[in-house]
Amino acid sequence: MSEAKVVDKNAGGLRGQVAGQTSICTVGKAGSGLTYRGYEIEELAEKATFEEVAYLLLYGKLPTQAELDNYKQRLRSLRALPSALKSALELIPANAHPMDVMRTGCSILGTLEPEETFEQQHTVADRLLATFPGILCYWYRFVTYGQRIDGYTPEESLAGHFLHMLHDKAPNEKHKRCMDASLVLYAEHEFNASTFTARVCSATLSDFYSCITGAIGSLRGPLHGGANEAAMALIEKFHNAEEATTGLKAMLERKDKIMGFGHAVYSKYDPRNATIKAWSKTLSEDVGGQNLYAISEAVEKVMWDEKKLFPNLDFYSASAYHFMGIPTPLFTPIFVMSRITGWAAHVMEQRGNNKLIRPSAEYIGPESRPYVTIDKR
Ligand SMILES: CC(=O)SCCNC(=O)CCNC(=O)[C@H](O)C(C)(C)COP(=O)(O)OP(=O)(O)OC[C@H]1O[C@@H](n2cnc3c(N)ncnc32)[C@H](O)[C@@H]1OP(=O)(O)O
Ligand SMILES: O=C([O-])CC(=O)C(=O)O
Repeated sequence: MSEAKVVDKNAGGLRGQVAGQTSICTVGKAGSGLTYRGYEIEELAEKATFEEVAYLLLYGKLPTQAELDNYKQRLRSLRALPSALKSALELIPANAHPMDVMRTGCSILGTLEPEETFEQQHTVADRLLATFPGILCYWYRFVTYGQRIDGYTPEESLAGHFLHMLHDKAPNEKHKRCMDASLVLYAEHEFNASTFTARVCSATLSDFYSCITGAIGSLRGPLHGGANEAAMALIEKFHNAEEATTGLKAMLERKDKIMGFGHAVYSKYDPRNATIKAWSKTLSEDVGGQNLYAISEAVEKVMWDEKKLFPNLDFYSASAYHFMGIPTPLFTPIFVMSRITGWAAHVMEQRGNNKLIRPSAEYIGPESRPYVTIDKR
């Protein structure tokens, strides 16, 4: 079972310190690993769809069948991008990082459809959830193939809609189910760096888009969401499992950080890993990717044997996405498409019982001293 690490409060990074209250999620609580509004992640990943989980996070309860049908219909009706947003996306260079596209797309939508009052917060959250796949795919297909996609697909689920737009063809059932499970796993994780960013911004009573734009910026880094992309680059460095074992040991000797391993809260394992690892294995067999999967397992073994570090959600998400033919730079934006639900729930929770977040710093600079005029320096 996961349990919280014993932490030195002076070690930095606010590890283990309670920075607020939430009723959305528990992470690393002894005996229950990860729960969204009280439901275990393993059960949600197996039995719930992403739209159900989005509803759970945003509206506080699991939907009835009628509520879910309405919600899915509503999200479908919100998919189309405004033409001004499409024009702006066309101006973003082909060599821009796709996370910058997500950040910019979110920000531009905020200028076109601003949140005038907090009463619109659910509308804005649903709109961002419905449009993020289109924002990414519109830009990607424009800069890669010179195509202007209309963003319409007959796919009911957000997972299917994304894969269909990306590859310009109906995805197979397995890929839709894997993507759906991945979106469920990534949806929410308490006070992680990006969510905390969103809450700090929300606590100033700023608008919804600013909170989400800031969160995307925090997610982009390789110590957080960017690790799935970095993990893929690592796996692809090796030709086979033996080479991975030797190469990893050398990297650890050099004290390199291995992206996709370790966690700020979990100390023994990431409860989301088993689900995505199983998907990665299944998909590897479908596309003849067993060698790449074996390399991943070799990396995992060395990390555990040498450092007692375990794969976090990002590690096997990388190969699972790869086996679905998704280009590596698009990995972290998929995290955005999912985590928008958790971020939005936290922005709303913060607004519901707000206090400006403003901690203090321990001063370690020079003692008080007289000002020296410029001619005397
Ligand atoms: C979905 C997500 O966002 S999950 C997180 C994704 N991020 C990554 O995968 C990036 C790689 N991992 C890491 O950098 C870290 O494990 C973090 C940032 C996730 C958590 O870090 P923390 O709990 O703060 O641990 P910290 O960074 O202090 O590391 C503790 C020790 O373990 C080592 N360590 C931790 N993670 C790793 C790693 N991935 N590779 C190599 N060594 C590691 C550190 O070097 C440190 O060693 P030391 O005590 O000899 O200096
Ligand atoms: O909780 C964290 O620090 C990082 C993480 O796993 C997530 O955001 O999913």
